[in-house]
Amino acid sequence: MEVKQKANRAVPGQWKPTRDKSSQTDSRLQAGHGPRLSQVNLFTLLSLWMELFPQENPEENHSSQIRTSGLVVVRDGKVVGLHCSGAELHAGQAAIIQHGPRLADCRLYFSRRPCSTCLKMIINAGVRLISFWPGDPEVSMLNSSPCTTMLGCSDHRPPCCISEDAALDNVATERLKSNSRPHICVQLQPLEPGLLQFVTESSRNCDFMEKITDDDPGVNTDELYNRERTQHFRNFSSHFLLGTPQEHKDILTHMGLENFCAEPYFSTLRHSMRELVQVLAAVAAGVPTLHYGFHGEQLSASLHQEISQEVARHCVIQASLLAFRTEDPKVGVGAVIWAKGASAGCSGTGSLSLVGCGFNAYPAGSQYAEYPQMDDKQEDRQRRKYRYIVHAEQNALTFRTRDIRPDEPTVLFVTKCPCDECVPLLRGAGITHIYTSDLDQDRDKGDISYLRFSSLKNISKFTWQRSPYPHLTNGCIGKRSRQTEDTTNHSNKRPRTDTPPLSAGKEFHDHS
Ligand SMILES: Nc1ccn([C@@H]2O[C@H](COP(=O)(O)OP(=O)(O)OP(=O)(O)O)[C@@H](O)[C@H]2O)c(=O)n1
Repeated sequence: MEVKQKANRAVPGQWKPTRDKSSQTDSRLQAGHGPRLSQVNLFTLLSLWMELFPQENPEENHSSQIRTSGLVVVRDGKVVGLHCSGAELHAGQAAIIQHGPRLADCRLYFSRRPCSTCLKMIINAGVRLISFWPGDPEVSMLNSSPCTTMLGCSDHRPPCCISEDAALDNVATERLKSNSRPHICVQLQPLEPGLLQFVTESSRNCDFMEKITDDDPGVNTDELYNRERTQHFRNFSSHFLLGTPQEHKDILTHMGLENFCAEPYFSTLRHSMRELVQVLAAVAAGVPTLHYGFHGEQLSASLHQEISQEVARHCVIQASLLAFRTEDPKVGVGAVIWAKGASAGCSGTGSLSLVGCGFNAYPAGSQYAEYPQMDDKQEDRQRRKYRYIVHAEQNALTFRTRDIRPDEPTVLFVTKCPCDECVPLLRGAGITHIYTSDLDQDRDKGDISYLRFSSLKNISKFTWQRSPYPHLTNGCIGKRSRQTEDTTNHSNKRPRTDTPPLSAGKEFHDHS
């Protein structure tokens, strides 16, 4: 489903399913394979997740009226930028600083409608498309003190008095949207049937969860997972969903999106938003905040102290989201590479800037059905997939957005242990740190093996382990996050069959 704004306005009846253009192969997955996230939904989810990037000093960020936002920059179907608001810069400004004229022809996915200050620069850069999540905008209408001028307010909606700044920003944004260069719209697509269930079950059985079961078979991981997912859903809903339908309609109307409020479009819109937030909660729950974290052999390794457990976990969940675009019929793997350097210092990611990201897939340009898809259980080795699938790390390196510099620590977050084919590539590329699962470590499956990782010497490795510091909250040393969660506590492999069905209606708070 894509809601587009023709001449800056949404028109009822434009809710129509759009064909998802694959980033790797030219055709959709065939019947019998797991459902996957559409490109648009992946970018939207990554933008929401970027909004929640852990902040060192969240209280420094902005006035109360400016809400932090996340941004994904996409060029030719590939993610080339992941940004969020920081103490000084909004996400849009951070993107302008990092990409400059390279933003031309890019597609931008925002977790909130950007403010006019960002919008004018982004339009000026010549971007092709600006999509935003249709909730409270960056200049918040929720945190506003009551309107003094009533500018932009319609008299029949007294509860939605917005501040003068928000009203002025709305007017400016509306005017800026008349610029003919970018297509400014709300892009949301309905989830493929069964995708939410698939994501939930795959995340519940991912390598990080399996490791916990392996360590202590007595732990009820289903219960742990469900508790985390419920907590996340509650937390994410308060960020991204608007409490009541009327409140949502009021805000959309103030944003000039009154046509979104007509039924049945409005209910469909809210349903799609809610489902995407559920997907985010399901994926995040697969890397629980229990007494586990990413730990190295030498706990004093300097970067370990600089990358908090929260940031590591956040980046691994990013990789987990990417894994749901896999083209492997059985297991999805995602990888994200960040560099740590002075260049990104002014944005909300601290000193991290994106190098590249990817998931395992057949070579770009392939027709999906033209290559073998079987795994090592297939006796005929010619029919096995391994010689054809490009690994998540390989895609992240190939489609990287910038060079890896020898003077900058460069950190790979990957949802499955790097295999023997990838280890020399990672070393050769200059990766200095790896955060991953060691579940497959030392396994040899013939066509794919994981023997080199354990003897890899010149790269610092941090694997998902029970925390050696269980007394520290989340195993995290002195960092605070925007996500204040009180939880007690991917491979996105095809799930076990004994997984209980989702009881979403019971567990999730219905905001619609
Ligand atoms: N670091 C890694 C490791 C693996 N892969 C990808 O993960 C898949 C592995 O497939 P398979 O061997 O079937 O998965 P396993 O989880 O090892 O299966 P099982 O545990 O059932 O043996 C392949 O697409 C491979 O390209 C990847 O992208 N990056």
